[in-house]
Amino acid sequence: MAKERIYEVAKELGIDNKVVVQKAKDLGFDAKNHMSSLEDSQVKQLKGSFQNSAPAKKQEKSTNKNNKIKISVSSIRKNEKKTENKKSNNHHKNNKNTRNNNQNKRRNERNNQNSQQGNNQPKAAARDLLKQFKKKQRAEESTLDEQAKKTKKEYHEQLKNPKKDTKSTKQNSSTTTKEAPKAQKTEKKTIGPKILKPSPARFKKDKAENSNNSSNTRNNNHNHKNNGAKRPSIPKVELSEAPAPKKDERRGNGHGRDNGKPGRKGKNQFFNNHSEHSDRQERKRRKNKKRQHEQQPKKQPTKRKERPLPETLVYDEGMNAQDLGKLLHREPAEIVKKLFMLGIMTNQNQSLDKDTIELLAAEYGINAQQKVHEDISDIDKAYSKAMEASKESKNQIKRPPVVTIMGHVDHGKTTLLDRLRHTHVSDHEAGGITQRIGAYQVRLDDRLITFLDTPGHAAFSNMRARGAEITDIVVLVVAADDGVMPQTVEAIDHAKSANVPIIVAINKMDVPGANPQHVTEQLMKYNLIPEDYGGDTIFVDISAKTGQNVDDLLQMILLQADVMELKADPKQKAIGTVIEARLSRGRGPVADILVQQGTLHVGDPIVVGNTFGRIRTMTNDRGRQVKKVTPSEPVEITGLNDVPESADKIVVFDDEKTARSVGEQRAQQALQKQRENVTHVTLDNLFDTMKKENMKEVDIVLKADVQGSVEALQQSLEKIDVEGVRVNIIHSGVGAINESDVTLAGASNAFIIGFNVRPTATAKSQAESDGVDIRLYSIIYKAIDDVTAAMKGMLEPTYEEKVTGNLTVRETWKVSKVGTIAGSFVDKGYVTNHSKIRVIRDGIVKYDGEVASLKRYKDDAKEVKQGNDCGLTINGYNDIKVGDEFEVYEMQEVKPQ
Ligand SMILES: Nc1nc2c(ncn2[C@@H]2O[C@H](COP(=O)(O)OP(=O)(O)OP(=O)(O)O)[C@@H](O)[C@H]2O)c(=O)[nH]1
Repeated sequence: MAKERIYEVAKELGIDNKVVVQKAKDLGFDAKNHMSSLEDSQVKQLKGSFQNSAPAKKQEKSTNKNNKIKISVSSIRKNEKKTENKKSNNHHKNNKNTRNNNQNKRRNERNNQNSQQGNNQPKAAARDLLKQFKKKQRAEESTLDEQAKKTKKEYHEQLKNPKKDTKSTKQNSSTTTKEAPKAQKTEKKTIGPKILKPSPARFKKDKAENSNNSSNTRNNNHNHKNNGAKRPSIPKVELSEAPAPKKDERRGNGHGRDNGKPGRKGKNQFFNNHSEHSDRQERKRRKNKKRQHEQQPKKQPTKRKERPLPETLVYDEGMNAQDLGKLLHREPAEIVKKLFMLGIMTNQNQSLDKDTIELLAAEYGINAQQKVHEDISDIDKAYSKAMEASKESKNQIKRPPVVTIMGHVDHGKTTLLDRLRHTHVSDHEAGGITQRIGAYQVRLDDRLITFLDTPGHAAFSNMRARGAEITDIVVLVVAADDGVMPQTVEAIDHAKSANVPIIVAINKMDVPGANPQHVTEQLMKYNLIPEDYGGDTIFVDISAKTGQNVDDLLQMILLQADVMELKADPKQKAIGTVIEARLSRGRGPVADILVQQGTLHVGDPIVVGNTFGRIRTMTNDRGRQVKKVTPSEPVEITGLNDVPESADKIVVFDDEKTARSVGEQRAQQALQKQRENVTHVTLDNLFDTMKKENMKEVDIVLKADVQGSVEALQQSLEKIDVEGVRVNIIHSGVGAINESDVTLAGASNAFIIGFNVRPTATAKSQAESDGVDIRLYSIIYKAIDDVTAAMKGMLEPTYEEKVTGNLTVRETWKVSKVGTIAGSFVDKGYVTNHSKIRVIRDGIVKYDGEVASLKRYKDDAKEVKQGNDCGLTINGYNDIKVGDEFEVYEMQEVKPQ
């Protein structure tokens, strides 16, 4: 027997599945849902039951259907219904408000009930009525489909081209206006999704409205079950929403589904008649577009205005990609990427070494330069920097020349200086007291010349040796009656090596027998050629005693200064050099200085060598207190914390605090250096020390177990005489070597000999830190031999072999260019990368050499300890076999006992 399913029956009758299912249930059939199958007889019975009530059902179905599509296509339907069917007046009313709709539904239900009751109507009439309904319904549906397609198309177009869409919407709306003038009103009202926020007021209102309709709504349509506060806008969302502007679509955000966004529900309702495929495509396209849209503004802020690369990358070693990114005006990620491309794996925070940074700079095509960190305590650097800066300065003015007088002994240097001081200083400065401050200035025709008051090349060269090149011109004094002498030649050499021009003053012209011609000829041998002979050396014949031509000499000095264009910038911070320094009773440390650049003021915070201070007083060569000192001017200053050394540099700082910290730092450094330079005498360096320091005695502190041993040793040691150098026992005693012995030995540059005694723990550590040598003996003659040998420079250090580890070869690899790598296991002790090693095979030593390389896994290792594997190679030996044993040893120096 053929069976028919309920949905087929429903389809045949054109009635909703649910109604048919319900009817089947009412008729007592086993119908669970629309898929339930019915027997032929049941089908007939069911159809029969519907045929009687068909018109009513049709009406009901129609109403239902209208209700269903009302949400999305109501506006189109309005027009349709108006022109086609008077019945649709009910629907039209339905569309006006939900209440009317519900009233209609109720009415339809009543009709339905009535029609069900009126089963006695003729079947033919019912069939006619049914056909009529179907026809109308089809017509209605096709119109609706067309409208729906059209609207969907518009909507799609709008999505593709929102701008055009607005126009087309306008056009469409105008078309629609023509077709349905009333619909325009509705459209105007509902353009765009009407987002009704679930405000408390609206919530109340909706709730009130819904409470009125709730009972009917619940009965009529399950889809409206949730029509409450949350979905207030659903009845208002009409077909015209579909082409709503995209902007409003996005605004849905969160509430969208409920508030008019043409989201899932609206779309499903609207696109019910379209293929799922097109729906999916549509959704995908919209999603993509949305994503694109979202991505666009995000990209913008990440776009960085590319700034040009610097010409030179001035870097610090240890900078990371972030730091370099800032310097290069590039993203750190880009730096990391670039380095990655260069084969360097790093992250943004990892410190990079010099090579990597320079490689990166090269990759960017720019130069790299490591930043030079200025050591504020390096005043020599500050001094030379200031000196260089003055050369570039526009404030440069002429400065007096600084002159040193040199010459052989008794040729009249001091006499000349004295004459100048008295004739050209005191005479001009009435009442002025000439005082020795290491230098003084003389005046000639209102021009000043600074003379350094320490004549002779020794002082000149000592200053030079300490980096002080303050002399501009050397005046070489040669006695006309004596000629060129050894120290004259030395002076010439010193001046020439310093590249300082020489003016020759042939002195003692007043002495009968003076022969300046002879002197000139002698000097010409040393390349000092006077202008008369085609040279450029200035020669002046003077008499320091009588003052003859002394002014001429000064004139020549000024002329030479003019040629040299000696200039200085008095406006910069002052720098200078100490000429002499001393500790004055009552005034503290005093320094005679020469200002070389800038202007020095009273109160200036200064650092002088390893001392510091604030200038308290300044006294010039005439004994006058001055407030400021200009270039080439010598002055005596007070206010320093300590006595500086001659040739120390003077640098002015911005504040006293900095000056103090720099000065203290420098003093500390100097002390440290001094300590480092102190090398205590030991047996090992005894011979060298004796030679270097020209030692006449070797100082020893002697400690022994008993007095007898002390005396015996002392006598034996004191008898040692090596080339006139003798042993001097500065202290001897019985007992352990203690701290006092070490301190004494340290202070006296002595070493300690212990006979049958040991140093205490503290004495031992003190000796190690102070560098005091302790030698321990148990045989008297051994001690005597060692001291003698050391004094003769023959003491050989003794070494002893010490096995540090044993290894077994477990595997070998032959690698070209490297040789045989022995994969070994450290059985005992340890092996280092510089150990001596013996290859032992079957108890026979096969090779004795050194470890060439040591690795632990892939990394180089300095040491591998017992219980670990390692890989090693042996210098010059590759015949290593599995099972070989390695004996690793070191040669350790053994001190004589
Ligand atoms: N007749 C004469 N004697 C001079 C002249 N200059 C210096 N003397 C004398 O020469 C001697 C030495 O003079 P100093 O000025 O001490 O010579 P110096 O080069 O300074 O000697 P040292 O300081 O030892 O290097 C003194 O007795 C001076 O009086 C001069 O021009 N004429």
